[in-house]
Amino acid sequence: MSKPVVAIVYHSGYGHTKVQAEAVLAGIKEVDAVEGVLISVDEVDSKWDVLDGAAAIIFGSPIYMGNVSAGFQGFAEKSSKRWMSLAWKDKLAAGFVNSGSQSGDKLQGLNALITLSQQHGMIWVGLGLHPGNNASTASVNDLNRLGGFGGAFAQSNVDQGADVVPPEADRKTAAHLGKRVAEAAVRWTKGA
Ligand SMILES: Cc1cc2nc3c(=O)[nH]c(=O)nc-3n(C[C@H](O)[C@H](O)[C@H](O)COP(=O)(O)O)c2cc1C
Repeated sequence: MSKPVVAIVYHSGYGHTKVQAEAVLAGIKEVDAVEGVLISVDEVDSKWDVLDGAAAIIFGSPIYMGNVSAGFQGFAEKSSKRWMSLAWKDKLAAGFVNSGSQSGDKLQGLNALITLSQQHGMIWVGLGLHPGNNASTASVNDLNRLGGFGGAFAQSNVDQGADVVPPEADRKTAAHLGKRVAEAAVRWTKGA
């Protein structure tokens, strides 16, 4: 029997969210019982069958003008064909966003991802971590340093390339989300 697929669909204009997506994939790959697949929105037209067959889909976008990017939203609109027949109903879903500012209105973008999943009738999996970096003894190197609950947050300084940012703490937070969704997918598909 083939392994359940955990797919990531992401947009990245300048590579930073791609790095975050790759970190999510690394977390998925820690779970042998699933197969992780990374899909850029730029190639999604040849990958709908992968998404249709996936047990879980993790959505990822940079924050552009306080919301998901047009590139991501283009994918979301194309997915309306799946919405017509509720083809993704009861798949697991999760999400991650990346912005230049510490806040950058990331939650607005994450809420767009959550709403997309709920329009499709999917089951949202949050981050499942306490916030880091919120006490005098805490550090910017903490896991979940940006304190997200609904998904994985990352922040990439706007004057640095994707080889440097988002920083390690955010990559580890992204990997945590990938692993969590992969483990949930194993439980969710047991006996299915
Ligand atoms: C058109 C545009 C709009 C942006 N709007 C925001 C914003 O509203 N908030 C923010 O914090 N960063 C904003 N940024 C910065 C990006 O979120 C940041 O550079 C991010 O790392 C880009 O990810 P990418 O390289 O995957 O495209 C914006 C960048 C662009 C190009």
